[in-house]
Amino acid sequence: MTPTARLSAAIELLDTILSGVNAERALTNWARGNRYAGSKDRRAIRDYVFDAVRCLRSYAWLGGAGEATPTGRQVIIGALRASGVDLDTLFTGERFSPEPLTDAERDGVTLDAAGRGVRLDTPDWLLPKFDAALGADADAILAIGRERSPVFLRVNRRKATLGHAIEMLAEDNIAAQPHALSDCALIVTEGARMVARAQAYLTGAVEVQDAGSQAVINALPVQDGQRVLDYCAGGGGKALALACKADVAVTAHDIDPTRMQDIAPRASRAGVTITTARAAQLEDSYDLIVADVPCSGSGSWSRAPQAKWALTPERLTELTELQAQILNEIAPRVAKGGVLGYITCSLFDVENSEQITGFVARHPAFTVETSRLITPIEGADGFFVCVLRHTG
Ligand SMILES: C[S@@+](CC[C@H](N)C(=O)[O-])C[C@H]1O[C@@H](n2cnc3c(N)ncnc32)[C@H](O)[C@@H]1O
Repeated sequence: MTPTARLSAAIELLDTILSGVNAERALTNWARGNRYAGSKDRRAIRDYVFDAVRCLRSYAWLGGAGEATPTGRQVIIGALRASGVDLDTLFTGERFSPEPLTDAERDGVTLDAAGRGVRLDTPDWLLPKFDAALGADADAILAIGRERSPVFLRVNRRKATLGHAIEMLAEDNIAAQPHALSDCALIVTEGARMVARAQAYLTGAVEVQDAGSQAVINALPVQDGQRVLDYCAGGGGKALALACKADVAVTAHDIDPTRMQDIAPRASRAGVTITTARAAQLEDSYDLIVADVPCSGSGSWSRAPQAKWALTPERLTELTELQAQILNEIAPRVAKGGVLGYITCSLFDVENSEQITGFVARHPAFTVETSRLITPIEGADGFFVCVLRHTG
């Protein structure tokens, strides 16, 4: 595909996404219907689309849509204008290229008159929540959310040292270096797209996991011999990190067991055992219960940018109610002297500190041992982790 044909494809895809279709699904359907597109084309189009969704408000503004719902064409015009490209060289109207610019589209819009939410690509109603949680760092953190996230790996200490993992990755032309957020974390600096085919990955020496996600596991008091329950296990990212960290018996549970289908192959690659269980099969008590609860995801919106535009006040309330309900469900299963680890990938107080205040008021047998908010300023996704000890 020519560069301008890729632009036309991105415009078409953004129109589909702006009509409410999930971005991943739209990209998959598009690839199925356009088999002539090679892997480089698909990657370039994917980058256009995700960059545009991340910066939707500012690109829409720069594309001339103002505060109105934009078209895909306006968003791509805004994206190219933001990067300083000469638009007339791309919007030529030649075969497969977007139509030439109209006079109105050529009118150079800037962000000078745009509000803070437009400039920071954030819904206005969420700005006070970010300000309350992040204070003076709010704008810098929201600006990071406009950028692509790096790929991180967790070195599986059962299979490799950090140095050995770096060497193995280098043999497959992947460059990686240690990251300060976790002593097992590597940030991939070159060749990220080849990780899934690399020997280091296929042999379980490394697993893909955000460095912030690794740091929250490091904040938990994991010790050999513990019975550990990962109550909201999903694909098992945290469960795997727990099982690789110490000789613990990890049980994974999720309200939707189909979400756990990758856990067995991932655990086998990592050389660890994780038992999956339905609610009725759970033990009465565990030494450590991890609740990586469903949340707004506001700490990881640069990775999943559509979510920031989809969140509504009503949905946020539903999520906080569900978080409280999950905490209530698991509290009775924490052994006396044991720990409940509450985790979100949200930056909002209402899902983090306020959730903990409410929980401790309802369950006075628990005391807060530590709590930490990791923000994207530390170089990875934002997470909150709170260690609650059952001292009852
Ligand atoms: C943030 S995701 C978990 C991510 C996972 N821990 C990881 O590290 O890969 C939250 C998970 O909670 C599950 N969930 C939602 N409501 C639940 C409930 N009431 N009880 C248990 N799990 C629930 C969802 O299906 C989802 O997989």
